Amino acid sequence: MDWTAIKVVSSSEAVEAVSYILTSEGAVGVQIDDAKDFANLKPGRYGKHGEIIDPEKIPHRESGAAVTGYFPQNIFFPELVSTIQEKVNKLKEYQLDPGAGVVVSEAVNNKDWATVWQKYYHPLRVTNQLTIVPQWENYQQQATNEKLIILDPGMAFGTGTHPTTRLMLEALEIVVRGGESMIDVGTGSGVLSIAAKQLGVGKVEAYDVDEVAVRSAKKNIALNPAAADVKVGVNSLLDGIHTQADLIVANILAEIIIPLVPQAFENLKPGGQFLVSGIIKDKVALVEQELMKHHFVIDQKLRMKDWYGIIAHKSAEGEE
Ligand SMILES: C[S@@+](CC[C@H](N)C(=O)[O-])C[C@H]1O[C@@H](n2cnc3c(N)ncnc32)[C@H](O)[C@@H]1O
Repeated sequence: MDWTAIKVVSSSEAVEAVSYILTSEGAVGVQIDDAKDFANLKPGRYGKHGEIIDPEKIPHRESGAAVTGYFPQNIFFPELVSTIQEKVNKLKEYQLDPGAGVVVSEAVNNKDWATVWQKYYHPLRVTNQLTIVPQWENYQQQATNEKLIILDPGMAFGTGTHPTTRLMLEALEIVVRGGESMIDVGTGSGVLSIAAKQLGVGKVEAYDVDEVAVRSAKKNIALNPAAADVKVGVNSLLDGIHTQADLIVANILAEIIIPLVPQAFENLKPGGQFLVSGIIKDKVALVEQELMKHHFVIDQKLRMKDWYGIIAHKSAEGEE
């Protein structure tokens, strides 16, 4: 698992509020580097492990504080950074000094964080029927209608916990009646394909432009016998695909959904449903316009936190 760190350079008094902002946006751990903590160190006093402290040898901030949140890497980083920046800017409204208020992200490749991840990633009932179960947990079904998705997210996006994935899982639960054919565009960890099979979808083809994601999806599909017949391959969007499916699902950024819209129309049966997610508020209207331009009818809009999903269907002949 690759990690991304988002560091907020702020003030000592805002440390707790900034830590809260980072964890509420999905950080699985935060690290605080506060100049005040350093100022309180007394030379020669015993440290936590019985060592004598020489403050001069400890790297430290001269002023203010920085809080770093660690996040599993995902493609929504630009949105995450701007959401965190907005929330940091608003600290003033709560009479807290945001200090420099600078938000920066950097990639981290640290094996230790993979184990932290395992510590925080537990079985989670994400919808009425679907529960995501990390591969390393021994989980027993709690309700008769509960369906399990066993996942080892590895390097690919799709732990099932991100709001954009949860919106798609909700949307699948709303539309699936059983026996449909489906294409999963940008499958990541394969989570939506596995969920679809568990909900009763018949034939599923899953694609991702990233080979690492395709490997991860194959690995996860092998962990879920109900999804054994899902076909996974490397492909960009629906380039070169000519089929007639009942359902197409895609949890990708709005900018990538736009060129997918006409391809989805071409590859859906009349009345077939197109489920999309990964859309921030500012881009909802753009995606809706594109859908309507290509003769989709918008049936439902779903929202979770700052994210939106849309359920649309390909208009059948004669349909207004
Ligand atoms: C946000 S993740 C979604 C993963 C999973 N479907 C979920 O809902 O959790 C988006 C995925 O789309 C893939 N992707 C990005 N651009 C793509 C493209 N042009 N064609 C196919 N897949 C793409 C990424 O590699 C990534 O795995």
